Amino acid sequence: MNLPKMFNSGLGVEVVGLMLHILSLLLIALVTFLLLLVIYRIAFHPLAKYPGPFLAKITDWYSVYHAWKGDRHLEFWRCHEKYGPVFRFGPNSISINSNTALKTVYGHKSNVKKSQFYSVFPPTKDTFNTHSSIDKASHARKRRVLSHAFSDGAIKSMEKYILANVRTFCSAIGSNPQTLTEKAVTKDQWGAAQNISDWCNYLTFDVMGDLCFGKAFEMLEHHENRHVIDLLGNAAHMHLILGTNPAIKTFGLNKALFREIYNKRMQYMAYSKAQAAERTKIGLDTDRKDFFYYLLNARDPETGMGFSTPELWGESNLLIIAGSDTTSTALAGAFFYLVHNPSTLDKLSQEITSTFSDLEEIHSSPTLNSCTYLRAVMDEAMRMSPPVGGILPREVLPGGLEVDGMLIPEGVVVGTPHYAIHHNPAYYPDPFAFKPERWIVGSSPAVTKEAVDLAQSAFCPFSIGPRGCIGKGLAYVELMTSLARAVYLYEMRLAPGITAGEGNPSFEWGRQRKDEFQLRDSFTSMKDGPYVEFRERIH
Ligand code: HEM
Repeated sequence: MNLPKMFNSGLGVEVVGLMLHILSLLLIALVTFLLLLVIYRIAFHPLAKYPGPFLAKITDWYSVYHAWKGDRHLEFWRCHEKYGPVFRFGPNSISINSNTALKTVYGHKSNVKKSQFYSVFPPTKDTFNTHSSIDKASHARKRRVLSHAFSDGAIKSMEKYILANVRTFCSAIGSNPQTLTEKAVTKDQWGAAQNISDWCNYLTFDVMGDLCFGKAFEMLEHHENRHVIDLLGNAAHMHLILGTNPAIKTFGLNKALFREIYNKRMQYMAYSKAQAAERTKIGLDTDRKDFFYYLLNARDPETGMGFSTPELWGESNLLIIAGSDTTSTALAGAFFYLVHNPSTLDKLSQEITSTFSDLEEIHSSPTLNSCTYLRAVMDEAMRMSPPVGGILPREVLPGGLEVDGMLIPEGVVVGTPHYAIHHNPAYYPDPFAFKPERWIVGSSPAVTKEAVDLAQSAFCPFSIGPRGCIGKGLAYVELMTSLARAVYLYEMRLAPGITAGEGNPSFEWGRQRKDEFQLRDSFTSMKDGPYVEFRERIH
């Protein structure tokens, strides 16, 4: 058939007219469908009675926007201020800002599972890991196997790798590029300003490289591998964006809309796969007792099954993200709050220098654990700037879930956002003030046992319950050792005239507090600064 001829004919005009007619009918159907959907979501949805931003009630793109922008943790806080303890953050999702909700939703007997948010995390279908598994039975098996790598004995045997990296970290922050000699700073000389977020990233990545792949990434000493931090940050960011609206991935929109973030995530996946393959080759033929050693060896006591090769990649992938980015945020946060609060720094320095008389005494031990002020500084830093600041979404299972007197129906997504509850004045009086004392009973007449118990009941940087952080013990070993050693070795101060990591009133809503360590929520966190100068401490 000669097409141009056909379109010149009356028949051609009719066909085009028919097609236009069908298209307009489809368009009308689509608009009507969307309109009805909006009316349903606003007026008739089981969550219609809950307040929230109009856009959030009708579409998950509201969450996608804040996930992309990196202020989702602040937005949760703002909405709870505006709408009260319960608000709707998506058509099918509600956020509850209370310690009772925290316990009910995340506790051991809760009638929930992880939501579809987590379905976008694994790079392939067979690499669901302990963190991204939605199915409860599958998670339980993986967690049982993984727990071998986190036993007290395993952590003890890995401590030497942590300590080696902490030593390098301490000498790096004290080196003095200003004099171009790399000589350690001396007692009467302040060193050059150091970007603490960068150094904390290098430290925690090197530790995880050592523990997962049998070799540090050597970021503390060399530049070559430092770009991986950016790749990993983008991988986490991609997961957050897609998780808030998994339909984006289903329709392949992620490549078009978030090209750069998508590409960097792919590069990270390729990198981690290569590292896992290299470590798998070494197998058990090594005297290194790292995560891989335990993962290769471990068998589920109930089924006798270990991890398959894709599962091993999935787990190592997870451990790098879960163990590095989070721990570096917590440590950088502690440095930030110490240099912004000199009296707290003095008090901590007194505790450390009066407890230890030699640097090498500082390692995981009952003596380190007896440093209550050190622990309070770490916890207060994680309260103020939680490394995972947003919400961990859970889907209610058949039978519903009763929370704070509300019956939440099956299928609804529910959670308690960390940054918001950590700044809830019902649990933390003066919530934006950095006060380690609030964690120590008797530090002032107001800090009673009841007050500390109340603060503890809402404290959740590691989440709680069966899906809570398996690496919490390991993280505290790394955090307490690193901070105590840095304080033992150096005096420190905020570098004059350089701002990073602080708020800026003219810059962005919610970031106006200059003495708050500001994070970009990427499910974990992106951060910068503070710039700190160090000087050798005279003992
Ligand atoms: C300050 C440091 C850390 C913080 C704040 C932190 C925080 C968290 C949070 C909030 C979760 C729950 C995530 C969710 O429900 O989606 C989690 C889970 C997890 N974390 Fe951590 N984490 C830290 C360090 C570590 C370390 C050092 C490791 C391992 C080396 C680790 C491994 C894991 C794993 C495997 C899970 C998944 C647990 C499960 O689902 O059963 N984390 N972490």
